[in-house]
Amino acid sequence: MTDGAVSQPARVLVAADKFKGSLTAVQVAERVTAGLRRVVPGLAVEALPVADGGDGTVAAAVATGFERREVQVTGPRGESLTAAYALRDGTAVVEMAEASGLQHLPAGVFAPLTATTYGSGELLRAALDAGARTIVFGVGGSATTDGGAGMLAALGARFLDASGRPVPPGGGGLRDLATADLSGLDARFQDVELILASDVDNPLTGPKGAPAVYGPQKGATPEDVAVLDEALAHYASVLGPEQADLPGAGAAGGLGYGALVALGASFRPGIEVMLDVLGFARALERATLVITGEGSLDQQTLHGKAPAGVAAAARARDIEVVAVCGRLALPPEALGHAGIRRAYALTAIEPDPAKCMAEAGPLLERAAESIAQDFLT
Ligand SMILES: Nc1ncnc2c1ncn2[C@@H]1O[C@H](COP(=O)(O)OP(=O)(O)OP(=O)(O)O)[C@@H](O)[C@H]1O
Ligand SMILES: O=C(O)[C@H](O)CO
Repeated sequence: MTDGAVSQPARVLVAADKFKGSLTAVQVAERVTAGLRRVVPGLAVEALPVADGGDGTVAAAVATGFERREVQVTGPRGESLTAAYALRDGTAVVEMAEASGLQHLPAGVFAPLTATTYGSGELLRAALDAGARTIVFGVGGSATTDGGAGMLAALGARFLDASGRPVPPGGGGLRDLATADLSGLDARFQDVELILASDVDNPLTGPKGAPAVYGPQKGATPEDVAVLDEALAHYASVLGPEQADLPGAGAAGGLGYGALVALGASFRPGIEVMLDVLGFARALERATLVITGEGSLDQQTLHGKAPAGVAAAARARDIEVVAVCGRLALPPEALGHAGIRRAYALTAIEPDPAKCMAEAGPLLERAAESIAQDFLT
């Protein structure tokens, strides 16, 4: 029965991230809405799929009314692929993972030393060509550790070895860097606001740097990590060592650094930027209950992930927040600190993890029915 009934008439805002591997953020919102309405027919529900700058960021922007634009770009291994960015009223949302994300590598295939961000630069150029005056550059979920050198090369920079030849693509190639010529960089960046919307605030190199922390998820062995760390430190000694310790420099394999040092970008936590871009504050004004969530509610969630950002913003306005997730790895106290009253995990309904992934949609509807019973009846 009711344990936290919200003031009537109830109006629910579903502002959840994707369940990576099973449901997009749009699907999460649809399933939650369906489950809620089975218990409370006609319930007012607003869907605002959210993202934190990592993969799914363009999809969230498009779901809130941005126009989806497609471009042919270079993938992390040099292949051609179709990537999208989002555009509305002179603001572009560009997601580096669309061009250079891990999802573009075949299962089990990695390219830790050679994967390039060239396609991310091509995406930025397409946004400029379309007339963007503000670019929200969502970074994270990358397959790359090249310090953004590929991106800068696509935008007109030249990275040469001692004999004047371009260095090979990828972070490994930066060991051979002798000269960086940024004079040909696209001049339009001087007049455009470029906001680095990052899911992490790591520095470029060192024990908390991009290679050490995120290299392994891109297939880097300990030896590769050492090579990449040295290569990126060398790259920064050529381009500008001061920016290497700025928050966000280590995002997306150091692409954050490239954007900060050469494109005049400013760093902001991804979820904060995205909540602004998506019009979250306005949607919140109309809500009496917020439902947030993501695939795995865990320690990472507390460090600036979408549900933590949503909950903080909603609690600041005294609005009750509950969460849905695939798996829950946080105790109730930690949820409470994050402003989340209760979390509903699919694994609490279906203990078999494989079934939980395969039947995520119907299970999420059942979780939402429980939320409706607990908070809306
Ligand atoms: N239907 C599901 N049932 C159970 N667990 C799920 C389900 N869907 C996703 N997960 C879990 O969530 C994990 C993905 O977590 P999540 O969606 O929070 O993304 P993430 O890896 O934290 O990345 P990001 O930073 O992009 O959000 C999966 O690896 C899996 O363990
Ligand atoms: O892409 C990456 O390296 C991680 O998502 C951190 O930004």
